[in-house]
Amino acid sequence: MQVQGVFMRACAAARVPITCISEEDPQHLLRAAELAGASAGKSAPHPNVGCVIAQGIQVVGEGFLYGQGTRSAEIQAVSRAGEFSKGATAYLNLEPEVYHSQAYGSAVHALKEAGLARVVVGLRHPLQHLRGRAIDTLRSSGICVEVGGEELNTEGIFKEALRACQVVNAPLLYRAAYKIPFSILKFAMTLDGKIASSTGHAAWVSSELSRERVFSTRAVSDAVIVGGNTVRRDNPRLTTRHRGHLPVRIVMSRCLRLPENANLWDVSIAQTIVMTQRGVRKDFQTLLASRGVEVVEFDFLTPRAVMEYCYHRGFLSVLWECGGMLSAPAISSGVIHKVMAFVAPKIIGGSAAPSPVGELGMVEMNQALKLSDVTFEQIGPDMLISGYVHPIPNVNQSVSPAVEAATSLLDNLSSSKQPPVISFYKTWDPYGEFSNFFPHAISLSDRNGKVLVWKSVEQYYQAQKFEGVEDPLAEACVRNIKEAEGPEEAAQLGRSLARQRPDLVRPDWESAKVIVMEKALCAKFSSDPELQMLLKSTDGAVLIEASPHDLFWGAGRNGAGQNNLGCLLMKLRSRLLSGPNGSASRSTPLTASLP
Ligand SMILES: NC(=O)C1=CN([C@@H]2O[C@H](COP(=O)(O)OP(=O)(O)OC[C@H]3O[C@@H](n4cnc5c(N)ncnc54)[C@H](OP(=O)(O)O)[C@@H]3O)[C@@H](O)[C@H]2O)C=CC1
Ligand SMILES: Nc1c(N[C@@H]2O[C@H](COP(=O)(O)O)[C@@H](O)[C@H]2O)[nH]c(=O)[nH]c1=O
Repeated sequence: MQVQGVFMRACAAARVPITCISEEDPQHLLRAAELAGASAGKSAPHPNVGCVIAQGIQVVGEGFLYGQGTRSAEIQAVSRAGEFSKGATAYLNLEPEVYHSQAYGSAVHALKEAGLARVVVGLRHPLQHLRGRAIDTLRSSGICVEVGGEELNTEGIFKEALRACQVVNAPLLYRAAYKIPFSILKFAMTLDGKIASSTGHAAWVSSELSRERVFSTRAVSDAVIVGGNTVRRDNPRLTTRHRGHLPVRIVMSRCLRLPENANLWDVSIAQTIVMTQRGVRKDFQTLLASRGVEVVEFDFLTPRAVMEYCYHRGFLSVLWECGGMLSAPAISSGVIHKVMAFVAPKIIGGSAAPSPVGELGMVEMNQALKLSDVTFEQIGPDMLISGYVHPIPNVNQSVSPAVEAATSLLDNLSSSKQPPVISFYKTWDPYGEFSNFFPHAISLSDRNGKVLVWKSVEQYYQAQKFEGVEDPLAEACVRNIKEAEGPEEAAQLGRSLARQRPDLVRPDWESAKVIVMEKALCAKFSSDPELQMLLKSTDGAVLIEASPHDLFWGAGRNGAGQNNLGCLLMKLRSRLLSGPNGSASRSTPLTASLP
């Protein structure tokens, strides 16, 4: 094993391709990408990650990332494989991150300790500060690491598997390259190219099975967009009809002549944002706001302006479910990356019946947009034709200046820190430890003095919304949030329960929430000397939670938010720094002085 390690290191240093490739490699890598797909919609905007551990053809362990801040795919796969990891190969669709989770450990450490002989990586990490770090660490510990586009030839037997690795994280790669979310235009049309009858009736063009597929596509999207006519004509719900992730519903309307009562104004099911022209129908804007619908005004309401806004709000992927009048400017302004066309074997006719794409100004057939990587799939009686309008950016070709530019753009997403400002948001970014989603367990006493362990600050915070309310349902809310798999699920549960059952939220929540957060942060930083050191090392810098949509805890878009999380962390930092000798130790009684 040691000799093998020396040999592998020498090969890696000399960049000598190591001929470990076996016939089953592409199959296992494909499976890792398939597993990663199970993360979609659950971990966003975290990359989707899957891991397979195999001894030859035999799979001995598998895992996928359940949500940001939960046990990594690699740790799950290694623990499932147990002793069978020794001498085995791990297949990863994406290079792991190098950070260490106090609750679960580090993916790279788990891979190193498992006694693996090889690691096959489909895609290098697209974030510049993480790119190559795990690969180098694994190689320097003697493990043979083969990477897509480098040791693994993209045109050979790995072509399909490497493609799958790209596709499963396409939203992240597009977002990086184009600075807008990945957008899919989806429509259902008859064989004669109509999306509705000449009266505008469209329920339904496609079959029930096809519509099921649409629901699951919504469930892995951050937002679904329609235009004003579609709201007026269809009164859509734009939900997933399933449990799980619900996208934000966006309506683009310039005139804002929308119905006073519409399914989309019921925000107890999912959030709705109406995007409109500045100053239009202020009375109607007030009515929407009173129903809990967010209204965002634009100087010029265009598909590109809306996508740039969604980018800054942190969205990774958007599903356009509009008609042809809106899809045409969306396509011509370059914001649509992929098309999903459901074709039903029906003919409706009608020269006035709408078609999926309006005027694009093209006059000759050779001007037509040609889709790439087209796939055809029969769904019930319909045919689903999908293809890309712009090819998926390839971050594996690290030598390409365009790709370097793309990856540094991606880094700028969340790590654009100009000293003395330190921005943090996602757990995998620099200073991600400051995020409430960081998987660091905290211990706090409940009302009866019983010490409870919470998996993260977020889990504790969300549960406190329902704490002390004498109702079995509120108690169940606390329990369910505590038992949630990870911070994302806890946040989703806490927010939706509070929206659906405001009567179960403790009456003093608005005034208590800052104290609750402060208590949780004290518990987090007092229990770990490394976290304390990290916080103290930021002395002199302004800490900002760069959440684009949280105007209370975060800085919001354009820094208009209150940044209360950043403020509490800075307050805690001052207390730590003013401790004995300016260095609070593990025993510093941080919580004792709390209100
Ligand atoms: N089969 C299918 O897949 C689908 C069918 N349909 C059907 O299509 C018909 C509606 O189609 P269509 O009117 O094209 O769709 P949309 O309502 O989806 O889009 C048009 C509307 O978008 C709004 N809009 C905002 N900004 C712009 C902009 N920059 N450029 C253009 N429009 C903008 C306007 O709303 P406002 O007027 O409020 O200002 C405009 O009327 C209905 O009959 C519906 O049933 C719709 C979706 C999918
Ligand atoms: N008519 C039509 C579609 N229309 C789209 O679906 C929306 C309705 O969504 P919901 O209210 O959630 O069922 C509608 O407003 C429009 O955007 N979609 C399809 O897959 N097939 C169809 O035949």
